[in-house]
Order: sequence, then C-alpha cells, then structure tokens
Amino acid sequence: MIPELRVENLTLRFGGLTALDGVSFTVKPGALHALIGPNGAGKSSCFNVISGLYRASEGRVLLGEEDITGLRAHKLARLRIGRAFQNAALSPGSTVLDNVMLGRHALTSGGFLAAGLRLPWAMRQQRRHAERALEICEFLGIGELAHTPVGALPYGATKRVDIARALAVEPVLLLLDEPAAGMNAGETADLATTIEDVRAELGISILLVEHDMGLVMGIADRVTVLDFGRRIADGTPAEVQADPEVVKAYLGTEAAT
Ligand SMILES: Nc1ncnc2c1ncn2[C@@H]1O[C@H](COP(=O)(O)OP(=O)(O)OP(=O)(O)O)[C@@H](O)[C@H]1O
Repeated sequence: MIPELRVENLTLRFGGLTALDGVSFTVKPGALHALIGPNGAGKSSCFNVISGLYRASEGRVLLGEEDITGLRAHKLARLRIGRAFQNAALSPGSTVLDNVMLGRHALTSGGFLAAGLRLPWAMRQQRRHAERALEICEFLGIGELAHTPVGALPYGATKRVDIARALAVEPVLLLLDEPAAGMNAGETADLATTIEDVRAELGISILLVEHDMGLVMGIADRVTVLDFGRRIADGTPAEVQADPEVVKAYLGTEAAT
C-alpha cells in the first residue's frame, strides 16, 4: 500500500532568515504533487528537510503513521523513499549501471562485502539486483548507456541516471528536486513524459519540486505554492493558476528580473 506524505507546520530558520514558515501540505497516495514557487521561495529548503538533509526548526514530516522527520538517507531508503537531487552527486568515473546499483544498497542483505567475498548466495543476489537496475535504466531510456561512465554523458542523461538511482530503492515515494533545471525545452518535455510514465507504471507518489510552472501544470494532480517561505496556495493546477496571490508572486519575480 502506498502511504501518504504529510508535511506538518514545517519551519526552518537560518540565523535570522526564515526559509520556511509553518508550511503544511499532504501528498496523497499515488499522486503527482508539485511544490512550486519563485526563486528563493523555500522549495529546496522544504525538499531538504523532507529528505533529511536539513533539520527543521519546527514541525514534522510523516510517511503514513511513521514520523520521518530528520531521518538519515539510509533510513529513508529503507522506508522506500527515493530522492533525486538538483545537483546529482553521481560518481562520474563509474558506469551508469554501477551508479544505479548504489541506490540498491538499502535492499541488499549481507551487504556488498559478502558479494566482494564472492559468496554464492551473495553473487546470486547481486545478479538479481543488477538485472533490476538494468530494467530501471531501460525504463528511463538510458539502457543503452548502462556501461558508459557517467562523466561521458550529456547533461539530460545524467539527470535520468539520478532518477534511476532513486527508483532503484523501489520507492513508494519519489522526491524530485528541480529535475528540469538546466534543461532545454525539448529535454524538459521528454522529462515530463518520463515522470508521468513512472507514476503510471509504478503507481507511486511523486513530490516534484520545480521552479517552472509550465512543466508542472500539465502533469501534476495537485500543486502547493510557496512564496517567501510561506504556503500561499494549494489546489489543482487550474485552481492555483487562477489564484491572484500566485499570479502576483510569479509576475512580481519576473518583473524584478
Ligand atoms: N544553507 C543555507 N543557509 C542560509 N540560507 C539558506 C540556505 N539554503 C537556503 N537559504 C535561504 O533560504 C531561502 C529559501 O531558499 P531555497 O533555496 O529553499 O529556495 P528555492 O525556492 O529552492 O529557490 P530556487 O528556485 O532559487 O532554487 C533563500 O532566502 C535562501 O537564500
């Protein structure tokens, strides 16, 4: 069963600056939920609190009944939360497949030491994981690149490797932080289709943090909008787009840039 993600009253302060100010929203099971907002709105801060990188000053994050506030990466992976970061920390000298396999650590019993010792059961398990990792790569359209070093890939493909690595934990919840950042219009459109495919195929919940309103409006079921660390709107894409405060927040930044 896919649990819901509840973000309750999150506040995050950096010294005198309040990056998040009592933010709450719920990602329903199986929903494609977008968190958007202009530059500096607090999207990445919120992503980083949910994914355990930042410690919230107040508030909590629940996955189903489980309090996951501040949990470290390996615990989140065991709870089947997959995360893809804005600046993917991939290992450039390793192949695509090896990078995706790293995402499967959480699912490996006995660890990679046993595999290193070439114990038969560990070798079998390793083979099964590699097969699944390759399937995930194929699903994301990077199957043919599986044995290519990540450092040799074009930018758009590295983003896909990071998403593949997040999917390697067999997540119930996938967290994507600005996956389209730095992409051109064609790559962004392809990525939108891929995200929709992931949701349709796996039936998991996806929290998509994104600056680009255009990208999320076509694919999200629900949208939460932040501005200056506060939640200013939460609703369907149509509701949010028609919200005067949202229009003002976006136009305000565009006028300022
Ligand atoms: N590690 C940090 N230390 C101090 N201030 C920070 C830190 N991270 C973010 N901030 C500040 O918190 C506020 C929210 O930033 P955040 O990066 O979360 O916004 P964002 O909505 O993700 O913006 P963008 O679309 O530009 O990535 C900003 O004023 C930012 O300068």
